[in-house]
Amino acid sequence: MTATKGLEGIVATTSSISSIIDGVLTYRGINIDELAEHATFEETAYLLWYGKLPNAAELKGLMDELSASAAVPAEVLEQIKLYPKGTNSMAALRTAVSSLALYDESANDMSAEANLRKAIKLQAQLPTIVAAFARIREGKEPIAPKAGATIAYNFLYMLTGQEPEEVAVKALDQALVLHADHELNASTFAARVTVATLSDIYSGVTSAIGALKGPLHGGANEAVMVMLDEIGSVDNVEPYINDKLNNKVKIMGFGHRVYKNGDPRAKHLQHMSRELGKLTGNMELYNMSVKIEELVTGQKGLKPNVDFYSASVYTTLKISRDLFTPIFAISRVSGWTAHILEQYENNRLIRPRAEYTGPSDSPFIPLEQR
Ligand SMILES: CC(=O)SCCNC(=O)CCNC(=O)[C@H](O)C(C)(C)COP(=O)(O)OP(=O)(O)OC[C@H]1O[C@@H](n2cnc3c(N)ncnc32)[C@H](O)[C@@H]1OP(=O)(O)O
Ligand SMILES: O=C([O-])CC(=O)C(=O)O
Repeated sequence: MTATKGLEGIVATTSSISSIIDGVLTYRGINIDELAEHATFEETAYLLWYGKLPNAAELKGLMDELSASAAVPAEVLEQIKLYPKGTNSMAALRTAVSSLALYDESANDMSAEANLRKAIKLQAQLPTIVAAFARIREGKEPIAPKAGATIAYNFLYMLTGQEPEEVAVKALDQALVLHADHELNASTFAARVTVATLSDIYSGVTSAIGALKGPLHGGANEAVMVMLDEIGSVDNVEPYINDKLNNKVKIMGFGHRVYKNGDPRAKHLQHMSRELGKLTGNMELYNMSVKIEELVTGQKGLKPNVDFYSASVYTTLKISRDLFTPIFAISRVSGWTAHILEQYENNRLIRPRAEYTGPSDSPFIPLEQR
């Protein structure tokens, strides 16, 4: 038995949800470029769950169900108020999502209908939780979701209590489409491993949030913004990046396990970053990001991934940097739950082997002789 480090290149499951073939990403066979241009996030989530794009009535049905499920139990909001000051936003989300299960009487109902209902409910509730956490930690009351509004609109509205600008809603909606699913990434794999024991959907999503939190995965978008803040201006980019590369420090938002010639989602986020920069009259973050890309791609051949330009996009939308990874989760919960439903449909316990590298024939030494 020989282990493959990081399971690189190992095909661990079949799936009909999203594919990456020759660097092209599709959701249910539809190219991500088409979806990014033409689909809303709600249409995309429908596509992931049901395997086809909704017609107008089906989309309305989903929007209604999302609206009806978006409120979070009062007990969960009360618990968020008790989280220690300075709680990490992804730790808060992980804990709150886990506690949602306590207030859902159907949490352990394993019927396909109940699990689909819970998938939609989780999708509806994650934005409410993230926005509530962001307000509560500033000493403000959470704002209830607006009935009939889209997830992108509602999230921005629940953060500030103000009507969000149309351009901001559109940008966030497109970012949500781009982050919705990505084959067998680490957090989706974590979700599938968890539910393959026939554990419940809340356990699967809680595992996934824990996996997304790390900076080698979803946490990289926040780490990119930390880097941009440290660099501060275009003039500082070159010395900063050269120093990191010379010291073999990874540049966050670059590289990918699967894409070696570039992440097809990055160009959309780069475009958005440029357009938002122009609209707000502040191109500094965009210009810094382009300079970083020139240097990292030039010197290491590494291309930006989905996390790189999302940092400047979200900052231009006035979202604080520690909410970037929770926003990723707000989108990816659609993909996680689609994969969880697919796993339940054709389940087998996921239990690989390990190549043992420890000592052999070790004697047992009694306690008094150690
Ligand atoms: C949504 C997402 O999850 S997208 C990924 C988000 N993560 C990041 O942006 C974090 C930065 N990037 C990385 O750490 C990596 O590129 C990963 C984890 C995404 C994928 O990498 P892996 O396939 O595991 O490659 P691995 O980490 O083994 O790197 C291979 C080589 O490239 C180098 N490398 C990879 N990424 C980077 C980077 N961002 N900056 C500098 N060097 C890098 C490594 O140092 C290593 O060099 P070496 O062979 O000289 O030791
Ligand atoms: O697929 C991966 O390894 C990481 C990624 O880009 C994602 O989850 O969107």
